[in-house]
Amino acid sequence: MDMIFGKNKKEHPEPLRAKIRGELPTWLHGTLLRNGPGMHTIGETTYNHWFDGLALLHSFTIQNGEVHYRSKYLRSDTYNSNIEANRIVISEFGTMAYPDPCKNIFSKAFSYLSHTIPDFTDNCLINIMKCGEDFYATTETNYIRKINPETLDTLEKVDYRNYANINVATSHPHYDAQGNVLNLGTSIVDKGKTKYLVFKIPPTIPEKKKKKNNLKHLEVICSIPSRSLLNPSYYHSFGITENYIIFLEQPFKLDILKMATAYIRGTNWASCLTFHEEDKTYIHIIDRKTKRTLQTKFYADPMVVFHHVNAYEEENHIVFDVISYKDHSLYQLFYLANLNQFFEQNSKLTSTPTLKRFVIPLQMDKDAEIGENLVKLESTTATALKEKDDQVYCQSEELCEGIELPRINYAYNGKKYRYIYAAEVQWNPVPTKILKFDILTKSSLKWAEEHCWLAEPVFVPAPNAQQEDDGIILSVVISTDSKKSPFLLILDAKRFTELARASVDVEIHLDLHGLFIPSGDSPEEQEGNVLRN
Ligand SMILES: CC1=C(/C=C/C(C)=C/C=C/C(C)=C/C=O)C(C)(C)CCC1
Ligand SMILES: [Fe+2]
Repeated sequence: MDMIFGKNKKEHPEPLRAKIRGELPTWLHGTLLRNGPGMHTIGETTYNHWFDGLALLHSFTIQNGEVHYRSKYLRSDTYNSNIEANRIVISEFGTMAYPDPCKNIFSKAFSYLSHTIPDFTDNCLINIMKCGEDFYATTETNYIRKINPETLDTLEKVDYRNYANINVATSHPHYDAQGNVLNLGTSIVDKGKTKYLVFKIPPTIPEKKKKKNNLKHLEVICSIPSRSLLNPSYYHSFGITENYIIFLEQPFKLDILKMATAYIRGTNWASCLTFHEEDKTYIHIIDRKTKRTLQTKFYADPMVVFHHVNAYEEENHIVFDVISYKDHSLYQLFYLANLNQFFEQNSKLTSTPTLKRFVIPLQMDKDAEIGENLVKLESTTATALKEKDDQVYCQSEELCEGIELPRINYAYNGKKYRYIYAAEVQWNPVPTKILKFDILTKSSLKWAEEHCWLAEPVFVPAPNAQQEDDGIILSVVISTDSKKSPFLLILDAKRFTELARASVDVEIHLDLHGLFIPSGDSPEEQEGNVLRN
């Protein structure tokens, strides 16, 4: 177990040809590009948390019936400084790092002071973002790193703060039909205010030739004041429909005072996140046309959500699905000290991930009585109860339990949809199965194999797809049996059965998120190629 999570992985920057078993779909051309932590020990020092690991990019390129694998560490400033010092010198989510211990008392004091407003890490280990023609490795700080999606080389370091006052941002952006990136960030105590900013980055820019990046044209489309100046919500993703953006201001919060003093107190950033179980979850609905939040104050019980699955509009309601927890034990669980051979016994989640559907009524009857359920959709048991002072209390419908790392056919993002592809996890985050969940019938199809751990399943639509599940699923599979090689698994998305696997004889790390970059041979195919996120 500790071998899978904590062991340093070698990079394989030169393409390695994979051994194929089965039949690859003839139309499948492109690159599955993914990101995740690959190195947890530098010299004599080891990170505390799995999310701290140095970003290791990897890809499977499928072209002309062949599959090639490669991997490369992101040469972030963090990576370079750590390798040069041969120890951890930059703080991460679960590990606070200190400067050269030999330095004198004055430089130590100076370092403490300069950490009051910390410069966060650029170890972008969580996801990949497509921005026009460019690709970025992302994390949740103010930094993103441009990468070459083919060679996996590291390019410019981009600081969101040069374009808007954004101190933290999600690594789960959305993309609209025009290819704009939509994302959400927090501006912390800027001119006496803390606010959440929804921003947009266009796919094309006029001065492309001048080597400017698209972020120069970043536009803040909405600003939502935080309920608390020093305790803004932590969030990992958000939802969009055709006309609205859904943001959950959840009672899992960043404590800014704790953050400002964390370095001097010798604690990590993770300990500055607190779950306020007595608080509510506020549901902000932003109208994408007016760029304003709806007046009605929608709220729900306290919960912790990392992943939004999808959202859509139906008969004057917004339906949104999230994977929700009763507490934040998920982040607690990924401390490497817990991820050892006693993992199954000693690291149980105190709440299981639950797929919940919330429904927001958009048109409210003015004469509705206090206590009336404003949800008029037949298809759900989710409710929204009218309360006094323009408040509406939303209660969810539980769709299923025990799933994480959800993906959908992205062509259905923001639209009514039926299928979710995800990893099955119950009381601990060991992804030994992936599944296809049918929301309509509440049934699921599963894929598993002995000794196998499966990464987040990515859906790739077939050309001229008619139905939502016309396509394939890609998942990187690693094995707990050292005699068995890791492989790229290709499933038929409809039946959830194996079409092919492409094995490589090298160690592969357990990753987090990524995307598929389609590449057509002919210009006609190119034209039809949109992002499959
Ligand atoms: C460094 C750093 C952060 C990093 C958070 C990370 C790295 C979160 C990773 C989450 C994952 C991988 C979730 C999976 O579901 C914060 C808290 C945003 C702010 C303070 C500095
Ligand atoms: Fe995530």
